[in-house]
Amino acid sequence: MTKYNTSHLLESVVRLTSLRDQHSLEICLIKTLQGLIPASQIMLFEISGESGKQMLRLLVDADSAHRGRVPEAEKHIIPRCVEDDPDLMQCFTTGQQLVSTEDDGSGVRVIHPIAGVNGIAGFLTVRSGAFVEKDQEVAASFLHIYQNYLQLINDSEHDTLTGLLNRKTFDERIMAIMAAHRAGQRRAADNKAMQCCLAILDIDHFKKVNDQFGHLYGDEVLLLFAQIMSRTFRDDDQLFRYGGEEFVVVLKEVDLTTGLAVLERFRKAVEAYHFPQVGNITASVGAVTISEQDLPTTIIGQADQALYYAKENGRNQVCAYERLLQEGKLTGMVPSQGDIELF
Ligand SMILES: Nc1nc2c(ncn2[C@@H]2O[C@H](COP(=O)(O)OP(=O)(O)OP(=O)(O)O)[C@@H](O)[C@H]2O)c(=O)[nH]1
Repeated sequence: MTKYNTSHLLESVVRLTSLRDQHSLEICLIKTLQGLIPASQIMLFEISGESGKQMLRLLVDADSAHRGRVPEAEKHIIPRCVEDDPDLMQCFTTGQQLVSTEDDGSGVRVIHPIAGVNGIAGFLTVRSGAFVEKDQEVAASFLHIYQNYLQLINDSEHDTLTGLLNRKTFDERIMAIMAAHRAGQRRAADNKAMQCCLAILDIDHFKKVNDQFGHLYGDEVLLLFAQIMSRTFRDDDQLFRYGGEEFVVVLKEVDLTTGLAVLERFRKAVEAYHFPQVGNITASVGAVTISEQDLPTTIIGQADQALYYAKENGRNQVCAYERLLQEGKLTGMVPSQGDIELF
């Protein structure tokens, strides 16, 4: 039986909880377990519901020999959806840890369920020569620490009302988004393929909604507005609540023409939506393409100028900074920090 050293266990907890991003946490969890319990293979899966099926995504596979890579020979044994694997399916339905003997008699596979908001959200699977209860208790405990800590990180990154990423996360991520964009542009032969578009989306006359219907209805409008955003934009676009009734979207890999078409589709979706009690509202949008030499403050300043123009010239429209410059409707002067409404 494995002997556990208390200071080693505590060091592992400290290491795990010193990380801030999900993928590093996932890798650290698996590596920690590898160091603590004898296992021939440890895998972490996430479940995503697609086209009515519970699809599986392998987040991390770490068997010490292959340093996190799935060996070619083993790829065929990785199920694509939960129902492909009866044991995973049983664990999914019961929500209980499951131990099964390998078909070839080589050992056991222990499946630990990962609880999410709407049921089982993933699995940790541990393959080893034999079932050792104490080892699996350690695995389950570390899985709980990982889940609790991940929840804390998620809470601190998201806006409580709308569930979108919050302003703090925007400030932290915008530098990384722009650095990744710069690196991508340098790699891409055709720069257009790597263009990104940032837009500020602002509800028109939102103060009137609050004044006329009260803050509770105002809050509901914000929540439903965020849901329209989530439905309209792609999963890998990043959505933020930037301020009170101001939202930001970073559209990945689109040129300005495509970005404007997507934003126009969003504007129309808002215009057509019937908000309970409040009825119809509209939104104005200021957009800009992210170019290599720009600083985050410049990008936000330019999108804000386009938004300001949209507001001043009738609202309920999408305006792009570059187009306004070309048409001579903006001077290209970047407003000082004090002109940008910061939340
Ligand atoms: N209900 C609710 N209201 C908020 C929240 N955050 C900010 N607000 C309100 O949003 C309103 C924003 O008002 P303004 O900045 O004047 O903008 P507006 O009325 O939308 O006018 P335009 O943007 O010019 O079309 C203010 O009344 C804020 O109190 C929130 O979390 N919930």
